[in-house]
Amino acid sequence: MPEMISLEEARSLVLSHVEPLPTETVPLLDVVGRVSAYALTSDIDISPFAHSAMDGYALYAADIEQANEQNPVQLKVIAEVAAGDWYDGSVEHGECVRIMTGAPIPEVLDAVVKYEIVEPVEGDGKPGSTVSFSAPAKVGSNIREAGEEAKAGEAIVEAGEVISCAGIGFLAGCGIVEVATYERPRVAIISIGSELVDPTEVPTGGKIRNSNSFALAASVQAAGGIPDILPIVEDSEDALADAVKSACATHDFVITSGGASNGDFDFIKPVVERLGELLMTTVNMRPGKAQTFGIVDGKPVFGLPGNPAAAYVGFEMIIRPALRKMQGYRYFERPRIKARLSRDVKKNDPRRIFLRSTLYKNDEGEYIVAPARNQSSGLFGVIQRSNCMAIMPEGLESRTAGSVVECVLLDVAEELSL
Ligand SMILES: Nc1nc2c(c(=O)[nH]1)N[C@H]1C(S)=C(S)[C@@H](COP(=O)(O)OP(=O)(O)OC[C@H]3O[C@@H](n4cnc5c(N)ncnc54)[C@H](O)[C@@H]3O)O[C@H]1N2
Ligand code: MOO
Repeated sequence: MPEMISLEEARSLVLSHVEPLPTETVPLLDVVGRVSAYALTSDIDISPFAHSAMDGYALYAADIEQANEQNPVQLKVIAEVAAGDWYDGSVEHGECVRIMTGAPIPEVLDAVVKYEIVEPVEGDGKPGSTVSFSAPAKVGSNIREAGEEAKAGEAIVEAGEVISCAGIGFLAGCGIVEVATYERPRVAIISIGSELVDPTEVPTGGKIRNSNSFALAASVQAAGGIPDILPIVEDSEDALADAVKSACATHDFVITSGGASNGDFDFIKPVVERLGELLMTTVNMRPGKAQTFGIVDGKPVFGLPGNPAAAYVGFEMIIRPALRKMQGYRYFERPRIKARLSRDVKKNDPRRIFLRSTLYKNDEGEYIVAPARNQSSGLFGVIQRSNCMAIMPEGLESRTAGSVVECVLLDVAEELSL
């Protein structure tokens, strides 16, 4: 096993050890944002019948072919058809049918003219009236054809497609009320450290609150998984081994944080080695060099570093893609944008550095990225106030203000509008 590997190697290694989970069938609303495991078909044509796109008059386009301002054409209104009605009477040339948006087009007619450009000559425009047209209409105008959106029996969604909110409506229209998708991974989260206490406690005497478990649980949830925060484990190799082993029996993925480095009380590496197969220990990135990965009892176990920002970035860049693969997603990259640095950035660590930063547009509409002043890997607050991570590639080349760098967009709310 090489000592230090690249982020790409780490990600491929972890992805090669996870597969999509078994499928489960869930009610329609529960599949939003998730992957359809199979192709889906509609039971009927959508829409099932040709219908009007406007409130107006359905007619034979040929009847008003010669109509113009000087020589308007008058037609007799013989019926009215509303959405939900079905008109199956006959219509002669010289006649038209008053029709509402969404109402089925009487079969023989081939155009609809909207109210606004039709003048009543006799009556109020309802059946029995005569109305006048002063322009021709194209065959098919304002008619939505049957089966325009979907044909009965044809695939409307491919296997592997992610269902959006609009997709939920599309499926509902096709009579699909439940969908087979991949199970959400159940993810155990174990924070390691004798210094840690629960957030409900006020820490004293060298203790700190366990914040990583909560950030990681939120990140698991945002990635579509089901987080399970397990009890804090003290810095003891045996206690950690017991916790990891039992988590592997009940979860699809196990994440630990802390104890990943080479200190006297850092036990995740020896524990994975003892219980299973240790596949990775160090990744060429900052924050988050100490990233442990291995397989225990057939389950992926990932040991994140204890420093909050290091745990967060390790999760974002390596674990999140794995959790997505387990749910059948095919794309794992967060969107990236190129932006100009707002200030000089000195590079005195050869690792690839992810600078927690704020991306914005200047008055000229160019993207500018402002790296936070404090890049300590002990801080969550800086990430709370960031909307991206600017990437400084491997090596020692410093960058000056104005140089272009690539930025990974984080899960940004509209408030941090780009
Ligand atoms: N001699 C060296 N020491 C360290 C190195 C190194 O290369 N040589 N690397 C440093 C870096 S960088 C990191 S990152 C950490 C990673 O080490 P660990 O994974 O063993 O992290 P811990 O020592 O357990 O904790 C580090 C830091 O984070 C706090 N922490 C831990 N867990 C939590 C939690 N659940 N919630 C909030 N904060 C947590 C912990 O108290 C420490 O302050 O190693 C460096 N050392
Ligand atoms: O691995 Mo550390 O992340 O640079 O704090």
